[in-house]
Amino acid sequence: MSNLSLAKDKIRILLLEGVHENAIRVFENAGYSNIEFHKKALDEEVLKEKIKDAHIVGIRSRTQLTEEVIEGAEKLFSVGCFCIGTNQVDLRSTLSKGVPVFNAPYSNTRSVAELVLAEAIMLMRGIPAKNASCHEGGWIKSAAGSFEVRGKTLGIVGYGHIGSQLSILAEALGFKVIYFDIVNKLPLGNASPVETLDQLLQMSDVVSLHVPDTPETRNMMGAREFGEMKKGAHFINAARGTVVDIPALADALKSDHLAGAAVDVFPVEPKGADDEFVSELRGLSNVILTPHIGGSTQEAQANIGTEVAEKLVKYSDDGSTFGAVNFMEVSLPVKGSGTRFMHIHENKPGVMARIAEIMNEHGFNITGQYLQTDGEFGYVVVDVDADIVEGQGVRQALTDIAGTIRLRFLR
Ligand SMILES: NC(=O)C1=CN([C@@H]2O[C@H](COP(=O)(O)OP(=O)(O)OC[C@H]3O[C@@H](n4cnc5c(N)ncnc54)[C@H](O)[C@@H]3O)[C@@H](O)[C@H]2O)C=CC1
Ligand SMILES: O=C(O)C(=O)COP(=O)(O)O
Repeated sequence: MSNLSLAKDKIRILLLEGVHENAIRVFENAGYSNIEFHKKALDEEVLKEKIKDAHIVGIRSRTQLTEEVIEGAEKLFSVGCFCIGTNQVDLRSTLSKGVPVFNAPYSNTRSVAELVLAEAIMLMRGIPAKNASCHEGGWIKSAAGSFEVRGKTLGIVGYGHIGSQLSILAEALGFKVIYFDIVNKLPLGNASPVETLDQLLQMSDVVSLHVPDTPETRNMMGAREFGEMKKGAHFINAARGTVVDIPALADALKSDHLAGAAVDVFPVEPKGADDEFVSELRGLSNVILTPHIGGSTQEAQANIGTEVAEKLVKYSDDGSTFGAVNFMEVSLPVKGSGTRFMHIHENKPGVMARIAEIMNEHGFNITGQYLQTDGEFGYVVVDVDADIVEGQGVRQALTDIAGTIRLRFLR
């Protein structure tokens, strides 16, 4: 009689947006061979079709896993965001379907911080316009509007992994660093927190955003906020496009209130190289435009490929949800002999008692039980000393427990 876990070659893995080949290596080394790889994001209709059969999906920031897409993903049991941001995934729908979502919270932070620092220098020296002019045969050899960054004030909005790393690097170059965060954050080096966003805007020569996309950060930089910035200051956004009102930024630049800007992320971004990039910022000579490449370095992508794939493998093999962004976190020992199963359920009284009862009825001894609940949902991983196989009615009995969302037998 066969084991109840799904064989590894039957576990279908859909990897999109050209995630690094390290991810494929990690899956293959762990025995997973059923991998479909796409270099680009898929159109929504194609995505809906492909995701129907997928157990594991790996994406980057482009693919939108909306409630509707998740709804049709009947077999999906985990999602890997091969990036930091997880705003592209409906975290609530995935949780309620029992699908943990993993990301790589650190692997590309350095890449973003380095790019922002370089842009700060380029903007303070007026390089975008000078570069463009040279390409046209011009020669703007002038110090007008060009400044060292030494002694200038960099205002960092969002002092998390990227913001705080930027703070250290910028200070080493001579920037005076101030920051604003809604959470109390330990100032690194000589950086100082300020009380309000407005204070930061009024004090900074360069403002750089490093906040996530949340309802509170949407359009947090609009006409009023740009008006609060010093005349001649510079603005950088490598966080999320939704945080900035782009027409208001374009106005602040065209009116010469701001001296320059560098923007890596946009409210609407092209799907790929064949799709035209449309923005009010195009053609402004004092603006550096980059195609959402803050985290796109060889080092970052290779690390992310490994990190996220390892989390997905650990979850698939052992049930570990450590590092999940939307889900009850359970860190587990590697499964030993016997059977391990996971049961994701609505957090109602009686579920755990019923699981114990079913094991008892079959004469199985529970050797390990790892439970986490979040008020609304519960996640338990159970180890028993016996090999649970087909024909014993265990799967059906566990599935029949009221409130069961998902049941999976691990290897
Ligand atoms: N351009 C690119 O390629 C990349 C962009 N990103 C973006 O950068 C963002 C930041 O990344 P991390 O620093 O790793 O995130 P993080 O979560 O470590 O830090 C975000 C910080 O923002 C703060 N924050 C949240 N809401 C705020 C508000 N309304 N006002 C002020 N502060 C607020 C948080 O308290 C936290 O300290 C990501 O969420 C992602 O959207 C990340 C990597 C690459
Ligand atoms: O890590 C993030 O949040 C990013 O924005 C990078 O996204 P990407 O993997 O380059 O699509």
